[in-house]
Amino acid sequence: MNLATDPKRKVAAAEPGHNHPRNSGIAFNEEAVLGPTVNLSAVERRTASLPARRSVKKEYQAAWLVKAIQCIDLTTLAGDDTPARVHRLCAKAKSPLRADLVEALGLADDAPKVGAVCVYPTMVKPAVEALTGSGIPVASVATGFPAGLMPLDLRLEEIRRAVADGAGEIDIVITRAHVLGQDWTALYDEIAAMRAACGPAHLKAILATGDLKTLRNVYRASMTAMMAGADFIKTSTGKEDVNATLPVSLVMVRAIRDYLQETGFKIGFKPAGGLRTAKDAMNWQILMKEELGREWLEPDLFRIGASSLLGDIERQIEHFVTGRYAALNRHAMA
Ligand SMILES: O=C[C@H](O)COP(=O)(O)O
Repeated sequence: MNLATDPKRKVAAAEPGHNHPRNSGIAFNEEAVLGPTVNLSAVERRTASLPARRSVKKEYQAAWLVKAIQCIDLTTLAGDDTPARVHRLCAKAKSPLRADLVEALGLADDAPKVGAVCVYPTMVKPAVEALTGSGIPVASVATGFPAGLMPLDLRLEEIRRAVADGAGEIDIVITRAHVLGQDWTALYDEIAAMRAACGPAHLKAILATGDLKTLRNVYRASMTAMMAGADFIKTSTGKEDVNATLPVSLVMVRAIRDYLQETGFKIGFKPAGGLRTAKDAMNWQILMKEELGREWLEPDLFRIGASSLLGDIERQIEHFVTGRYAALNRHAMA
């Protein structure tokens, strides 16, 4: 089987800001979805070896952490979100590191900013307002986030509204029932319709892996989402009982590797939910580098969805610069 020869596949040129052509999707291919098996103990062994085997030290660590900041989708997805909160978050997105730390790292001419700001659809407009001119895209969750249990026409309309309001990226949720019922063509059709509704906005497919029961389902859902045209696959909404884990992430990045090998398309990966420490960020960066290579350390192919990771990264960078940790009351709460 070679999906690269699929007659329905259309090859596009790279978009501005991206080094690779956008995934156009391919026709549903059952063999590629159902074929591979996943060996749980091999997955667990591989992921257990990742954090222990590599330790990135000192100036390299600071460089990796700056890179992690550039890949954060700085997120607020709470019932009490307000435009004022979103404006504050956007200010942090534009200047995620304190000016003295930026200066000390020698980055004043090219200060880091985050990968995107991720919000609910009604918060897209305030986010777009606050980020105008910054080059930081607004990502909107949509399609009845987090459960996705709304009629499809309303979910598609929600995407179109968020894009019309200025969202450059749409984080969709899938219908978990399609996965649990092994209805892969229904899942493919749903995501393909969502991709069409996104138009130029990039689609990130949240698989909600904590709901999918098995790693085999995670692989199958990943492959189906990519075939349907997802630009990114993302682990979790942050609202499941279990969110991003390294084993689930390994299965998803192996699916990305398989899809690349068969089609030539590079798909991004976004772990999200429960990532709070600099060490978490680096564990996922090591996973990306070892499994997919350096290109997957850049924000066009890697994002970390997090509402409260930045504080610890800033703290570790401050430790690198000053040799000590600041008191917790000196740190921002986001
Ligand atoms: O997509 C991002 C997640 O909702 C963030 O989850 P978190 O609040 O656990 O960091």
